[in-house]
Amino acid sequence: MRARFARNCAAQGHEAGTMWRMGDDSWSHPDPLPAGRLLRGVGVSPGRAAGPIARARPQAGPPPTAPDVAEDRVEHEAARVRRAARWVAATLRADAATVAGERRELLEATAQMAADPTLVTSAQELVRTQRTPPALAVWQAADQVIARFGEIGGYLAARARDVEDVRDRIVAHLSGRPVPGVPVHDHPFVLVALDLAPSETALLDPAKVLALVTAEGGPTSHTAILARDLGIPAVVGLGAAAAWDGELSEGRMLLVDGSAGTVEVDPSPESVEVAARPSEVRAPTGPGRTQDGHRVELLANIGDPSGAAEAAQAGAEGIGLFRTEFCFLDRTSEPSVAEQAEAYRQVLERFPHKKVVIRTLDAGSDKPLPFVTNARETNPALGLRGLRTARIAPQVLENQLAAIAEAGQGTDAEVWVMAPMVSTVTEAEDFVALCERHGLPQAGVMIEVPSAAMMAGQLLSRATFASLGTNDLIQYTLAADRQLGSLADLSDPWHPAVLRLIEASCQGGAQQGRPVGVCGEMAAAPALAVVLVGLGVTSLSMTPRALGDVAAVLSDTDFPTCLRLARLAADAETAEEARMRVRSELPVLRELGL
Ligand SMILES: C=C(OP(=O)(O)O)C(=O)O
Ligand SMILES: [Mg+2]
Repeated sequence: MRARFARNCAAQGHEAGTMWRMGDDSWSHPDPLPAGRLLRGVGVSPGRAAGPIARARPQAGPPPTAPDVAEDRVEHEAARVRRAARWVAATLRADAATVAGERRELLEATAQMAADPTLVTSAQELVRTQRTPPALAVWQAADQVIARFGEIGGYLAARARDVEDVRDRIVAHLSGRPVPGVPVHDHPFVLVALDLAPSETALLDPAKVLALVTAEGGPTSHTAILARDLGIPAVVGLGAAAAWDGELSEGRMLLVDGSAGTVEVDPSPESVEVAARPSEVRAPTGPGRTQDGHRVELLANIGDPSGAAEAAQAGAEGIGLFRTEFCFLDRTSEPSVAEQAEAYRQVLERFPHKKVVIRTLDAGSDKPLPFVTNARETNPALGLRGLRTARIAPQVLENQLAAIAEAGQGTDAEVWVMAPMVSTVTEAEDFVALCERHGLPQAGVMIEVPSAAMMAGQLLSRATFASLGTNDLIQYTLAADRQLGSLADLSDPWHPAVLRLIEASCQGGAQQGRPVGVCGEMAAAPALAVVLVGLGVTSLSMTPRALGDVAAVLSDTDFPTCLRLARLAADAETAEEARMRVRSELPVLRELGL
């Protein structure tokens, strides 16, 4: 088996191509696949890789009902609970030994929790006194332990997630079900999942995970964004990935093309070899500008301090979006001001005399931060997320601004701060005033909802800059959940309604003489970058890997062409028409293989 892995596992880095291309056969494939069969999903992170499938197991929920334990079986079942917990602890320790970094620490901490007698003793008690079936006893005992930890608070409350993880593993073992979560292997693999949480994606090890394929998720889902940041080729919205024992089953060879949005089952050795050929990431050659010298800042998006070095190396002129919540996704209690300041300082120090835009925590929706958000909201994308969390946790925002101000002292970077999900003038005004109180004069707003786009002029009479969060702007304009694979075709950045809202935002910026950038994923698509510049956008912020391609296309296109193509696209009736109109006028895309 290992020899086969060694022969077949192949990965390569970036290869540019058209993304957001929706396939025609993504949703159901009832028949077993013939070898070499090609399936289409949505390519969200470029590059090709081939390897054996390892499936992430979904959470199974409470155990199925079972009869009460017979009196003469009580001790036997109680002993099974202890054995299952020991097995889980040993498996976690063994898994931890095969990985490194944060993932190792996480697995070791969970192993310790599994070895702790608290949960087992409570579950055994239920088996003995209530004759509760063992799996259910573990489930109920975990609820009690979590409630007790919550009452005690502090460190123990923060470990509720570990208890849940251990609970799920023990219950799975007792019920003969697969253990949930991302699998751990000592060989590289292609990860296939229904979907992944952002916190799971952030912990993927690019040395092990050759590529990622999910049934759910759209092109602007945070899973997609994180895969791109990690340089892991990814295809989302591939319906065939949903079935556990279906076409994409454990161990089968898969070739993933994240640029084309395709996966090939049982690819030929020749295709695997082609996938293994390395390809270059194009690097920008200086500040961004069009062919005739119209200046467009090219900035990088990062999710944690370690991304700053890569961004600087890739030639970013600064940071256009630091998603600070990505630093704290697995945290159940608020990081201290000192800890936050240290994280922000690491980024600022990498960019002396350059702009670094730090976004305040965008907690909520698919990025829950338990110390801020309420996991039980019924409609979280329309709920308390982004700046709105200051309504329930104002001190968290105060603390973060204090940490940013502290980090800024002693560095030469230009510190810019912006708030996510601003939807009213009052919110903008309050945020700017708060930043001023913390000594942060560059205070901006993200334009992510149509109300902000339509009121951009008024917002920018308060804020000093705006950054278009087009991932959310698309979601809220088309009313299409960015997480939902089945609506991925609606999440189209070429939609003229989206382009017209961007145009309105830029007009608001121009009225006030304020810069308006884009930091959503569409800034990374070279043809769209041309359109955005023509619509009036002054900076583009993207994954560092995309900087070279965007710079190359802009430097080949003059500003009047940007203006003309922007008009053509915004005046189109459909996304497809806009895309076709623009692409057919940019031969450079074909020349550069984009
Ligand atoms: C940049 C954005 O923010 P996020 O993707 O983190 O929601 C956006 O919505 O475009
Ligand atoms: Mg957003």
